[in-house]
Amino acid sequence: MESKIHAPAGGQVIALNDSGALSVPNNPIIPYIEGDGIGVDVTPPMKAVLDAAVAKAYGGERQIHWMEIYCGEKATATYGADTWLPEETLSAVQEYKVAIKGPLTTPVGGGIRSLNVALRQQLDLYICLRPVRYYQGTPSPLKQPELTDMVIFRENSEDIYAGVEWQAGTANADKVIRFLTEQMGVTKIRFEQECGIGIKPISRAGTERLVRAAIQYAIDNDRDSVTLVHKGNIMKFTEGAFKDFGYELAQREFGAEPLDGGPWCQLTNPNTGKPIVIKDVIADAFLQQILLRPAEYDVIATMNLNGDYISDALAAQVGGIGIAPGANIGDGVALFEATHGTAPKYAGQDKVNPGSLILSGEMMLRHLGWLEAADLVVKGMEGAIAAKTVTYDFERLMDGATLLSCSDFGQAVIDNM
Ligand SMILES: NC(=O)C1=CN([C@@H]2O[C@H](COP(=O)(O)OP(=O)(O)OC[C@H]3O[C@@H](n4cnc5c(N)ncnc54)[C@H](OP(=O)(O)O)[C@@H]3O)[C@@H](O)[C@H]2O)C=CC1
Ligand SMILES: O=C(O)CCC(=O)C(=O)O
Ligand SMILES: [Mg+2]
Repeated sequence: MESKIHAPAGGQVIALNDSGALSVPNNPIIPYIEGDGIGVDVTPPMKAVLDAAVAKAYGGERQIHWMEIYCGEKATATYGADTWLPEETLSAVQEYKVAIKGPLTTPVGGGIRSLNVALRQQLDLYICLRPVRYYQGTPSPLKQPELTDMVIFRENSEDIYAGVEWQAGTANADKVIRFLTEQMGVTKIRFEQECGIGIKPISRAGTERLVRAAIQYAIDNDRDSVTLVHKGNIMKFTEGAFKDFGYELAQREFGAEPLDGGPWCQLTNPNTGKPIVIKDVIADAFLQQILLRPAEYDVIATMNLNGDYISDALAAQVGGIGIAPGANIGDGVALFEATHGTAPKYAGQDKVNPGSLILSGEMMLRHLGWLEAADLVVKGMEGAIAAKTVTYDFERLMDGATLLSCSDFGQAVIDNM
């Protein structure tokens, strides 16, 4: 197949040094996927804000060289009707090591399976990292939204989310059901006919690499606790095993000691000498407590589906998914992405909040080690929100706010840097 990706002249590939850390040139090539739906709205302001922040921070010494790669509807328009995720898109993310994407459509029920999940699985981006913090002035349903300050580590490769499932009424679904009832002694499938079946894989290896990253993040960023969120009282060998694997890892690799006989345990941060508590909470109780006692939670480690629900619930506490950023991270490769979807009813209207993708870009700048530029993006966001110059999602909840379009909000962020 003819290549549709054109590496920009003057840009360089990010390398990995001997210790596996990124070696970032002043002119890195960053691949981006525009995204479906509102991708066309939020991607240009994200690029403009990052370019402005880098220019201001480094006076022209550093510059991102953007390179478009394709996935979703734009891939079908570029490569042909059935090509949703071209092989060269996967290779580009792998080769260039740091990339960013807009949202991609997943039809409910039939049709293509999630391209977002496919990207995470095929590139083994096993951490979905979603920090949740409050920006002063953001409209929130909470009385004290500033108490919500959490960092979600969502396992990205396993769980019921991995897509191992069979449709009701198919020969394969019947075959799995017959195996379960005839060979495994299962008597708990209430309706064996016309029954869809899904499988929930949760492994020790998959849990350990996620929880290890969460604890290391807590150490590196001086956080107080890591909470394992699960429904292990019901799903004992999957969600319950996640909890057990997590505690075991904390004790074995980080020297955590049981508190009051366990299962909670505590380790000492080698950088600060301060304690970090490793604890767990059952998922339904957690969803109540993040509203009632958010200050008790800090770093969160959880499985794929719980992490999906928790991301949007926590985002709502601090302004909504319009400003909730995220990243999919593997060993040596990272793909930054907004938490929200394609919001098709707003597509192409220059209306929605580009804050989620802009702040995903801010995470990307930090990942590159370009901290001064990242700080400018935060300053610009804080300034635009404090001045009440905001998009429709905030404006409808704020008194005396000025309604801006998506692109004008991007400009407001730049003006406030
Ligand atoms: N990572 C990804 O690429 C993701 C993709 N998706 C996919 O996106 C499609 C649509 O999913 P859906 O469930 O509707 O979820 P969406 O996140 O696309 O939209 C739900 C609602 O959230 C609000 N919203 C979303 N984005 C913004 C924004 N940038 N600014 C302001 N408000 C925003 C809007 O609320 P309101 O109506 O109140 O204005 C919108 O109607 C599906 O195909 C889904 O699979 C979903 C999630 C993540
Ligand atoms: O892939 C999708 O369509 C949805 C993904 C999603 O909601 C998420 O990762 O938060
Ligand atoms: Mg989601």
